[in-house]
Amino acid sequence: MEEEDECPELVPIKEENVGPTAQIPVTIITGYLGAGKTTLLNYILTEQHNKRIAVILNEFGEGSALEKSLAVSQAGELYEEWLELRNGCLCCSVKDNGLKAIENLMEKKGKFDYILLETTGLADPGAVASMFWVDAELGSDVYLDGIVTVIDAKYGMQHIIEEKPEGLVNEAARQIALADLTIINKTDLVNDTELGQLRDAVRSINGLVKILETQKSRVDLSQVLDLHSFDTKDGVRLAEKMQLVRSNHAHLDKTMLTVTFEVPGSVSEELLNIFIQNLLWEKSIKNEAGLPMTVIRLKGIISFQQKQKKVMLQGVHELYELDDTPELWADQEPRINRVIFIGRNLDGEILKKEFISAVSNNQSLE
Ligand SMILES: Nc1nc2c(ncn2[C@@H]2O[C@H](COP(=O)(O)OP(=O)(O)OP(=O)(O)O)[C@@H](O)[C@H]2O)c(=O)[nH]1
Ligand SMILES: [Zn+2]
Repeated sequence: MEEEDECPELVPIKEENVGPTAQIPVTIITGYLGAGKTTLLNYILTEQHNKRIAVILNEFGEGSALEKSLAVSQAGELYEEWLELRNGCLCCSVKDNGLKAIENLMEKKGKFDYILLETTGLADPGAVASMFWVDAELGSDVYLDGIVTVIDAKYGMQHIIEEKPEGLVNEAARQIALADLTIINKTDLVNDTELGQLRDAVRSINGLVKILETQKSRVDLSQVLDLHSFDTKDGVRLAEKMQLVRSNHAHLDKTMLTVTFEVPGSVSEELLNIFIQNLLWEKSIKNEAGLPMTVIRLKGIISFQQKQKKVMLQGVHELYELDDTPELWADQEPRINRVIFIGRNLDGEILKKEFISAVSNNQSLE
């Protein structure tokens, strides 16, 4: 696995004004090899629900050919067809063919209400997420609802702390870092102490993520589907959740973790964009050891100068967007920027200082 994904283009996303009602949610289901992703999909497909769900499985077949299975669950029936995909960069193959596959499927079977996409255990869900988040052609039909990471209760810890050779990413940790929801599965195989340790490890990587615990991936569907993790509708809840998040400090340079800060005042939109681009694209913000901070997930609520609405900041890898939420800053409400960064080589104190010096134009922040 290469550390850098070459596919995503470095452009901020401008969201078209399309009503979410018309769009089909996509939930990305990721997790390390054997964690219980397929078990989860099967469970969702067979559970009672009123949705017509399309499932896309991304698996490596024999040899290097990538195969994709498509199934539509409708009234208990399971349609399935296989699509052969070309070889090549996983992210590009999945991108081109994944979208085409969905279009084909919709043409053949008509529209459905929900798409579940299982990535291979070693895939970078960030690349897959980016394609749904960004795609202009399908943008009016599909939106990214959330990233769900299934974790093996017994072997998850081992995967998270595994040391990777220089330049390689720990995929298990990255999948947790990117997640909106984690499901710790196979709890039958561990005791309470082990489970608690794993929960703490997950929490220290991703301070925002919701954690469920299951056996055989049996979850309450309402906790998994329709999360709206990337919508501005989530803005109010996000602001509340962020207040509970605490910064972590790395034990090792490579540790994936969450840092957060609050900065009172209102910032310049232009300067904030430059700050984010320096951080995400130029990677010019470094920690004490001189290593570039690598952010793979970013969330925030921002107060812009001369703007009444609260603005939501979202980022996945190099992609980010700034969108107005429906919420206004109330007259008496103190204006505070709250940002959460998840990634590697992060230092919350340094990031905060860099943020303040970057976004305050000649006036003070207040
Ligand atoms: N003991 C136990 N086994 C489980 C549980 N959930 C799933 N399994 C088993 O774990 C194995 C892997 O489950 P899958 O759902 O195929 O895992 P996956 O993440 O889709 O695996 P890959 O696609 O190969 O990465 C299967 O044999 C499951 O029956 C659980 O809660 N407890
Ligand atoms: Zn599977």
